[in-house]
Amino acid sequence: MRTESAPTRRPATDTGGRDTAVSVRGLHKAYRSRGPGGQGYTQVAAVDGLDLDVLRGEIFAVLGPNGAGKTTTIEILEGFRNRDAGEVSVLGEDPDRAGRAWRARIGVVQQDSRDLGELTAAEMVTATARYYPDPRDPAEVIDAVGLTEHARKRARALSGGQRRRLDVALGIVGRPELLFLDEPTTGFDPQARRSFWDLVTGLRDDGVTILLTTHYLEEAAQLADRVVVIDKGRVAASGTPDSLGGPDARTPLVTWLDGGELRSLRTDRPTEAVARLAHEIAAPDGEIPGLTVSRPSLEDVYLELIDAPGTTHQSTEEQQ
Ligand SMILES: Nc1ncnc2c1ncn2[C@@H]1O[C@H](COP(=O)(O)OP(=O)(O)OP(=O)(O)O)[C@@H](O)[C@H]1O
Repeated sequence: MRTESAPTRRPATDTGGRDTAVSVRGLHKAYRSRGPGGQGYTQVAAVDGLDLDVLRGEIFAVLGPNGAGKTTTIEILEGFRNRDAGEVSVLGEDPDRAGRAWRARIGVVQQDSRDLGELTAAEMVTATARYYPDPRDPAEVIDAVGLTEHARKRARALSGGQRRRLDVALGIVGRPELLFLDEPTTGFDPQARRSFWDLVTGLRDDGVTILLTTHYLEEAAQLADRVVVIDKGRVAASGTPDSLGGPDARTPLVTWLDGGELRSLRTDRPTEAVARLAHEIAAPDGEIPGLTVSRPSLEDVYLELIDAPGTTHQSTEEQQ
């Protein structure tokens, strides 16, 4: 009775003829890793033949378990890390060779906050704005990230979530065409996360292309026009948040207990299924034991796509 959706392995390179902000073909990056028992070194692939395209003006989310290769990929696109092989174009240039003019067109919010020193939040945003040819108004940026109240605090004295907002302010003050957000809302309270989502969709509506990594599947579902799931350095699936995992992945799921055993059924006709169960196995009080009817969320689909949740690669030596 049960219908399963098979994980899809479609390329993340279907642009429908639209302009691309980022194009990646056959990307490879390996790190040196100590061999078994600490003997010698081997190369361990962090990114293992990745293809993807990010369209101009879209929010594109990169999902995947810890160690999947997301940050390595993003840092290669940002020009902060060398690749071993593959073609990469970001705003029409190869990040390995691009210069200052190119860097001024991108905004970066990395996973780790920068060293915040002695400056106040406002001073940091103002100082950063000076590096760009056409920056946004620092006060307006501070306001947009919800830091006005804390603008005169030393950056070091901000809370974790407030520092993350400052990171975002520093990433957008240069008026980037393309904004990289690597796990931007880690440590945000739910209200701050929602106002951050408004900020990001507002940037997209102004024409900014946004490449986002996140472990919050709800964030990807809310924000992203398209998502890619990376697993073990490769694309496991890609598409719009609603289409990820193939046409059957979001089919409603009916679960119930039959003689204490959990049973489930994927069906487009859940009412009919429940009526049949009510007829066949309902208890004397008319209830179907343990009955639930749900539509799989992006998180459910994601967890089915990933071989084993929490999979990590072998630990490796620190390298550039
Ligand atoms: N500088 C480095 N030196 C050596 N190995 C590294 C380095 N950076 C990452 N790795 C390894 O490469 C693999 C991919 O790491 P990466 O940080 O790209 O994953 P990720 O998907 O961003 O993970 P997370 O969700 O935990 O941030 C992991 O096995 C990691 O240990």
